[in-house]
Amino acid sequence: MRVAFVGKGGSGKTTLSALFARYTARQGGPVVAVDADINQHLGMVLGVEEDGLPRPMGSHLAEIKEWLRGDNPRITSAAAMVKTTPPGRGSRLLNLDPADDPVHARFSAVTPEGPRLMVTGPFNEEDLGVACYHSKVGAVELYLNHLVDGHGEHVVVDMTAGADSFASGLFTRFDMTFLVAEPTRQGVGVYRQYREYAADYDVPIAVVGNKVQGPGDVAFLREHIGDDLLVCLEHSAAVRAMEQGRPFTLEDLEPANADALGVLLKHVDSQEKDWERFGRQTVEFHLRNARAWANRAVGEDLAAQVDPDFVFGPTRVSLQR
Ligand SMILES: Nc1ncnc2c1ncn2[C@@H]1O[C@H](COP(=O)(O)OP(=O)(O)OP(=O)(O)O)[C@@H](O)[C@H]1O
Repeated sequence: MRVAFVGKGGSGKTTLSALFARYTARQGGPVVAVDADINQHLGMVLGVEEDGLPRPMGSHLAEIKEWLRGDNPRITSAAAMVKTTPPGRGSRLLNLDPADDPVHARFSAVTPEGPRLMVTGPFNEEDLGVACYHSKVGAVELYLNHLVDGHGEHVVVDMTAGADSFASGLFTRFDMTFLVAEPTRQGVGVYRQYREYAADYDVPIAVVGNKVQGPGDVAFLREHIGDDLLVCLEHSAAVRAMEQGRPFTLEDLEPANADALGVLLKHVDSQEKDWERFGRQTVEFHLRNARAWANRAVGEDLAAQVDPDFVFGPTRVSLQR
């Protein structure tokens, strides 16, 4: 399953992405945590030192593309397969086994409590123009387009704050998006904004209250968010101590907060994966590529004369578990 954490700047997206990834890894099954936030702190909260960070995907887009475009689709995972026969050059698919594909092997690092970490890499001043921001986050989108996540496998993406996170197609790529909201007017304001986008694109969301300090805060969130409020995490002394540089493992987390992470995981895993939608997105992605290859190979004029059903009709995608 693919899970994103979004929300207002400073609401706790990075902290909750890291805690959720650690908690999920502890239950078994592979977990990849992806830092797609302009403020690249996910590695730190996962306990990775600066020199242990993986190679940044955002500045190696060409290398990732090159590998994904490989000529012979080679799908080796027995657990999760999509078979597709796009005409022209092949298009490789990824699974979460780093032994199986160079993208995970080259662009992820193991973190102390189990999740593998992938990062877009730091955003410089000149990156923050819209085009550059998207070219870095585009590496993550490309990765998710090619990834087939199997049963019991999780990808957790720490998204950037505010509207930038809905400005690329990336936000439509998740089975569940958790919107992190502090019990403040601004926090619930971002929820209202995101709810509109999510409804337009049929994106499943649930709200996670964060840093709540008592029943009044929970009541405030419930009043403004209603049934979309899934669970709340309390303001955490353990998280604060971690921020101050103390060693931290999940055992240090307050039991109520650990229980809340359990609620999140249960919610994710209870979502029947929308295979039809996932399959449709995968087919559309490969057809788009196939059209681009056809245009390049024979020229747009000639390619436009061909009945797409004739060319693409035989493409069959079967999703097997
Ligand atoms: N439940 C919590 N209890 C205590 N402190 C918290 C909690 N959640 C987050 N924090 C603290 O709030 C601050 C902001 O958290 P975090 O960096 O995770 O937010 P963010 O939404 O990812 O921010 P940004 O938009 O800058 O990426 C951090 O100092 C973090 O330690």
